[in-house]
Amino acid sequence: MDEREMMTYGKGNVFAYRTFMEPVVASRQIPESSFKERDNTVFGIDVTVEVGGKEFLSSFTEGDNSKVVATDSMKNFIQRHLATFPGTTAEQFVHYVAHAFLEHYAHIETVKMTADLLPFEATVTTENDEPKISDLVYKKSRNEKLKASIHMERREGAIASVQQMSELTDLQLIKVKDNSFVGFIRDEYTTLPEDGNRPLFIYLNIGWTYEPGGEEEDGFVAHEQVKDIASTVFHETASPSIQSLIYHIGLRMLQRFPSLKDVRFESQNRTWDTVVEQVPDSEGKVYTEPRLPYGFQRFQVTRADLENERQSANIGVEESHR
Ligand SMILES: O=c1[nH]c(=O)c2[nH]c(=O)[nH]c2[nH]1
Repeated sequence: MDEREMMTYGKGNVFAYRTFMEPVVASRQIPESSFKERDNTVFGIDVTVEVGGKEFLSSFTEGDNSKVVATDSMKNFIQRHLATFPGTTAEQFVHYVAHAFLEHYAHIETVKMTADLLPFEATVTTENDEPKISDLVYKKSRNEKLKASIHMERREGAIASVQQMSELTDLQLIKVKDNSFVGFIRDEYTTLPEDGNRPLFIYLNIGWTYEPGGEEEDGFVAHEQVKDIASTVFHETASPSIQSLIYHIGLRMLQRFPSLKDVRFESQNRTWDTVVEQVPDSEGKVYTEPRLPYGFQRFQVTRADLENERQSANIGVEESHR
């Protein structure tokens, strides 16, 4: 048995676009989001595939290419499978193609596949002198990224899903007031003043995994709904810290979507530095980009957290107000 931990190869930046796919429809309506469907007139993805298996050892150690699927062929495999893909989401696509890889190449043992969705947003045109949404022209979004990834393996002859994750990354949110950061340790290293009302600019990566089978049909969580939950909870919460804020975003996601198993956060504090404290006749201030370094948090929120909160009645109280 080979002891090494790393032996894979693959292809990155496999771009594929398909036009006129069926839309992604929200599995449920939630109070935080007006999201109903994602128009898939242009479905664009940037895929990374990484395959592994002991049969590949000789390609590294002996220059034997007899078992090598050229990464160029992997690219073709992914792109051509977009034509036959029967689903609508990036989550379904990575599952479909990773499974097909393992079916087609019997010596491949593991496949990791990630798809970054390239969102194309609505634009406006005119009909009878009135503005209306175009069904022909779309704007490629430069904002947050929508991702889906899967890790599949061959196990005793069957193809099994080992790990699956959806992600919304590079979400950048500013709340202009009503955030505090006080009560932290004050010692000989502390120079940061307490702040009872700071603006808070955060970068967020939010990842979520489903309970087994949860992503199917009625359990699917659209990235747009996650984005809207994040901004809603930020708006509603007078946050004492980013740590507390992301915990509450995670709780809300688990509360709204029973299909989710857990939620993972990577946050960064990118709060602007103040340049002018007092703008005349205004509560506004002038800020500039913060100086490095930046602070970050990484935290996973689980169903057990939601259960604890329910038992201490916090969530129950919240729910009765909705
Ligand atoms: O929300 C915050 N959490 C921290 O842990 C921290 N540390 C810091 O200097 N500023 C902040 N802000």
